[in-house]
Amino acid sequence: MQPTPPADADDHVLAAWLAETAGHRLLEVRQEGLEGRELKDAGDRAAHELLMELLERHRPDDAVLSEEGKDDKVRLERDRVWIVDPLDGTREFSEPPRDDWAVHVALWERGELVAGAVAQPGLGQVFSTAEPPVVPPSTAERPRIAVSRSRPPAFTDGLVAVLGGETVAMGSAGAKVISVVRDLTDAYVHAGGQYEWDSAAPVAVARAAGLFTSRVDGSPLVYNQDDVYLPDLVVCRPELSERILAYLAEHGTD
Ligand SMILES: Nc1ncnc2c1ncn2[C@@H]1O[C@H](COP(=O)(O)O)[C@@H](OP(=O)(O)O)[C@H]1O
Ligand SMILES: [Mg+2]
Repeated sequence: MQPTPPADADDHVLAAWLAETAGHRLLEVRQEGLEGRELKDAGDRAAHELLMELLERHRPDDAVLSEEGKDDKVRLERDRVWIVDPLDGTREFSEPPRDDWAVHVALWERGELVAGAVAQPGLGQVFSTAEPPVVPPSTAERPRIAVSRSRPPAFTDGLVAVLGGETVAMGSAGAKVISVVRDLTDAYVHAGGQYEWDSAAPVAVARAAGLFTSRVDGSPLVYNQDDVYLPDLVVCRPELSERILAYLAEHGTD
């Protein structure tokens, strides 16, 4: 772990370094002997404070939207906004040795996600737009759909039945998107609630890796909005998008 980013770090490399550095901090917090709510709170706080300090030092002119910070609406007037989830999958973080939790760091610039990194410290891996991951050909005969471990949406049962597939439950939006990148699953479909920080960095990485991303109605995922509630998404192998969106258009997600 480098104590400072590479001298010539561009936004992609900086995003990856920030996610990795916060991930190391979270692994330290996990060793402090805390449990349950205390461990969750300590992790959220430590990763948030570190990311805020490092962004202030390395990108002082940019705005930041963090799950754990106050939403400073000055971001709506800025060209560049970092959208971070210091600890996504807080529940799973508090259940060692689970590794389905992540650090999300994305950069939004003038309407688009332009860089992103998802660290999975429990795996010792960082997935980022600095070196976009290559998605291997699917090893599944039946499509595997990643769903929330703690609140799996009811509509996915019908979807997997139509696709002839199966659900794979795990924590963290980042870990689920990355499970598609890693060929552990073929799609992640979610509805019913989420915020911009839950999906911004994973979606940036997924797009760089050539995956399909959209809202469940097929419209684009849009970031740095006044209201940061962004309750649903589809991330999948491109060849599955038509069938998934057609099912959702016909049956909805209620
Ligand atoms: N219905 C809902 N409303 C608000 N946030 C939700 C949600 N369902 C999932 N999320 C958020 O999305 C992330 C992944 O959830 P899950 O593991 O259930 O798939 C979690 O982020 P955090 O861990 O950062 O809070 C969780 O809070
Ligand atoms: Mg989150």
